[in-house]
Parts: sequence; structure tokens; C-alpha cells
Amino acid sequence: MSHISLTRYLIDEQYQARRIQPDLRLLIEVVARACKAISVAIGKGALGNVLGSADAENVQGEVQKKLDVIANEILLEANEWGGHLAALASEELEHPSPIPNRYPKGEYLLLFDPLDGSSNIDVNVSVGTIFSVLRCPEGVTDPDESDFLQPGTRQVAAGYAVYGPSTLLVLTVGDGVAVFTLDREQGSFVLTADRVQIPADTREFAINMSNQRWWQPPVQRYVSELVAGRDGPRGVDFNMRWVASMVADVHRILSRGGIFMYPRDNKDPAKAGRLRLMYEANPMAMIVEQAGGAATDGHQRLLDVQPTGLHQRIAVFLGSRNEVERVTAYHHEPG
Ligand SMILES: O=P(O)(O)OC[C@H]1O[C@](O)(COP(=O)(O)O)[C@@H](O)[C@@H]1O
Ligand SMILES: [Mg+2]
Ligand SMILES: [Mg+2]
Repeated sequence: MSHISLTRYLIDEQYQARRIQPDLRLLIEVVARACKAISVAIGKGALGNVLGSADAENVQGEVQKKLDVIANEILLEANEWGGHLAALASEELEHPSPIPNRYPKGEYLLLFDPLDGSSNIDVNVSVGTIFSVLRCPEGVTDPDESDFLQPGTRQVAAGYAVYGPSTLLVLTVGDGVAVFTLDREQGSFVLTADRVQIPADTREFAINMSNQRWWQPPVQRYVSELVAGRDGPRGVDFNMRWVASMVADVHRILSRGGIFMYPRDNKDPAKAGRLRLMYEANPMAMIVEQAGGAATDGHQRLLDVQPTGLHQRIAVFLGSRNEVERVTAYHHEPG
């Protein structure tokens, strides 16, 4: 593949048959620039004094890592004056953040998980950034939380960056999924895979097995059949992987197939799963569907869920279509 930059991908009709609005393109470029800056900060590791805890808690009662705070600030600062947003929302902020009046405003809403996989920061394992772009409802000049509560089908773009052995940006604007690799010398994201497809079948699954005793019956049944391998009803062996960074687990599935599960469980019945709908589940669901996969909460398509809160949690099953359909069907069986 010749050298196709993110900008060229976003404006060239060869890649974007449905022309995307210039302000959406510029917004995505601002997010990509912020991800580059986060990648540089992460790359410095202990030398940049970015590891360890920030001695603070976020809105969800989780202890923030220094990099959670740094990544959040980089994204806020880059996007506030970008001129394409009406407001933004982050995992690390209780309420949406309006664009200050001194900056120009635009018509989009940006949501992000600035640093996904926080528990992996200090052990030098891949982490990432996840983002979702919605349109601000018409006529709204000062959006509040209710304006963000749109189902995932309304996303106009979604993506993630993985900060791993190389830094990647994975993007969909509703017309397939493209992967860009950061050329560290040039400082630019270069297209390295386009129209990525997740195989419909897989022999690999991802779930945190330590939660097994709290799973509900449909997940118990599905995973026990996978684990039984060739001696069980599936008649074939399955392999398991769990990075504990959603971005890294989803990226593996995008690259070679698999099913990712973070189900609702009985550990804390008040919690509807661990992952957050608006800035983890929805953008990943859009990417996975755009790559030919499927994404549900066990009962319905994730992208159809009507959100009720900015930090709402939800069960997630996503990846290779036939496996996601099977585990979803188990949820629908009586008993
Ligand atoms: O600790 P567990 O149960 O393995 O959970 C891992 C999951 O938690 C997350 O790290 C949550 O994301 P944050 O780091 O943004 O809070 C996911 O990336 C990952 O899939
Ligand atoms: Mg996360
Ligand atoms: Mg996070």
C-alpha cells in the first residue's frame, strides 16, 4: 500500500465514497493529533514520570492513574479550541464539558475513554484511547447530559488508538474500518489496512475467567461448552486470550477474529456490567459491525440501546458474528 495519510483517506473519494463533512474530518484529525501526544507521553514511561497513581478518584470511584489524568487533559485541551465541537464528555469527568465561550463552537459531541486498560499502564502492556462522535441535536447551543443520550446508531464516527509495540489508529466514519499506523519519524498516521473484516467464525474467546462463579446461566453454559472443546457439544477446541485492555482485546479480534465478553454478573447485581455504554461499548460496537462482526448486550444489539446515563454500564458481547449470535440466543432461551 502506498503512503496514504489520514487526511488523504478522509478526503479522497477512493476511500470515502460518501463524502464526509470537512468539519468532521478536522475533528477526527484533532483527535488523532491528541492520540499522538498521548502516545509520546506513554512512550516515555518512567523517564517521563507518567507511571503510577495520581492519588485521586474519578466519578466512578476508581483510583486514577497519572496517565488517566494526562490523557484526559491532552484530549480536552486539543478539542476545546478545535472549533468543531458543541461539548465533550469523558470517562474521567462527572458531567459533560462545554466548549468555553472564548472558543468557536461546532455541531458535534465528542465522548471518550482517554486511557483504556489503566491496570496495564504500570506493567508496560498495551493501553488505548476510545472515542465516539455524535451530532449535537439541532437548535441546541448549550448541550447538557440529555443531549448526549443518543443510541449508538447515531454515531457519525468512532475509533480507538492502541498504544502497543506500534501505535495504531482504528477508525470508522460509517463506511468500513481503516487502520492507520503511526510513523514515529514522520509523526503521521499512515493507512496500513482498509475495509477490515472480522471472520464470522472463530476458535478464540476473551473473558475474565476469575468472575466465573458470578456469571449468569447463559454465559455459564456458553463458556463451559467452549472450555469442553472437542469433548463437548462444540466438538472443537477453543483458545482463550485476556489482555484486560479492551482496546487490545478488540484489536486482536479485528485482526484475526474472536469473541470478547464482559457480561453482567451477580458480583454486584446493581452494576449492569463493567464497561461503559457511551464511550466503550458503543464506539467498539460500531467498529465491529462495520467490520462485519456483531455486538450485543446479550439481549439486543448494543447500537440500539437507548442510553439513560452518561456513565451507564452495560454487558458486552462482540466480535465474530456466529459466536455473538450463539451466546445472544442462549440469553433468549427460557430458563
Ligand atoms: O480488571 P478486569 O475485570 O480484567 O477488566 C478489564 C476491563 O476493564 C477495562 O480496563 C476498563 O477500562 P478503564 O481502564 O478505562 O477503566 C477494560 O479495558 C478491560 O476490558
Ligand atoms: Mg476503558
Ligand atoms: Mg479509562
